[in-house]
Amino acid sequence: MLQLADMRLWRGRTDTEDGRAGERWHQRIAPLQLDSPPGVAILGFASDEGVRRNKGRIGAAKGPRVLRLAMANLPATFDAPLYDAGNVRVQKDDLESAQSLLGARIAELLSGGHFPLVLGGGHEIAFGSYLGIARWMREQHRDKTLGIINFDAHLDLRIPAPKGSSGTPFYQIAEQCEINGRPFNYLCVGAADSANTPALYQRANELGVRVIRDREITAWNLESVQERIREFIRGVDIVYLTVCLDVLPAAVMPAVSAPAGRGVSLELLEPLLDTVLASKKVCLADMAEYNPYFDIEDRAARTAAIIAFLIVNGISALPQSTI
Ligand SMILES: N=CN[C@@H](CCC(=O)O)C(=O)O
Ligand SMILES: [Mn+2]
Ligand SMILES: [Mn+2]
Repeated sequence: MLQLADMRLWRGRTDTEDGRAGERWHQRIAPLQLDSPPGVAILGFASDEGVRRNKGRIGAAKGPRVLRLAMANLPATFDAPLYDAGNVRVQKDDLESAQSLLGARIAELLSGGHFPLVLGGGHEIAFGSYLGIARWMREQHRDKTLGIINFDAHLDLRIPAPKGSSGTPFYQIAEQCEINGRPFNYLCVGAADSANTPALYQRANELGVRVIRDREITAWNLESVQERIREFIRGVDIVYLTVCLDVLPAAVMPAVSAPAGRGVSLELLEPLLDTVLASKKVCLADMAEYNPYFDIEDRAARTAAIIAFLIVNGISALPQSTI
């Protein structure tokens, strides 16, 4: 079901003496209306069902609410309008209907010229995000190709058994690509050998997935990792960016279902995200798996907010010229 934006979540410090340059997100954000001019549209996907089906630790359905609270106090460093588009909520265990509703809502936002920033929920959000992008591309960008960049400790290429979960989204997307005769261009950045079985790596190989492992992402190797990301982006027209927050080390991101023992540090994740955003090809970004039940004094929520800050500044500073 669709839930209207709860604007009470957007509260924080105000520094009126500093004028517009002292404003924060909670002062700029407005509920999205049908005729709102293009801007950044924050949409929540309140879902525990994918993680539950994937035998994980549930609680991510509360993510959209707590992430908004953490983002409210971010400085408003951009001119693009900022909107809250409300939430899509999973009812009972009907994940499939919610994913298809999420897709419909995202297609509407993209058609309205908005940049959707979608907040999970488990990583089953990715299948809904993809459905929306695919619908929008069918309607308006038929001749363009899509590339998916997933920052994640996990490949998320499990086979639905029998239903989709937070561990299956990119396999489900590959199936859709196959059905629709579209290429499946998927780059996973940060995959941990200790968190993915040989079966998953073999599936990645069969599907032509490009993988940059967590161990390859070091300060002295940063430029070469950035070049591999740029090379992937050169081969596609439009990029869907998805950040599974468990790509970060468990020490800074314990608030997920499956924390990463090693992870990719924020210092390295930031320039990699900058590289993706600098392509000007990103049409949508989502953040998955934040689970406030495992947070400590909202620390991980603050880290997630930094990633949202980086994404919104990255896209709103750059015209989406290639789309
Ligand atoms: N979203 C992905 N989740 C991981 C969970 C792994 C785990 O629970 O240990 C996966 O399916 O691989
Ligand atoms: Mn993950
Ligand atoms: Mn994931």
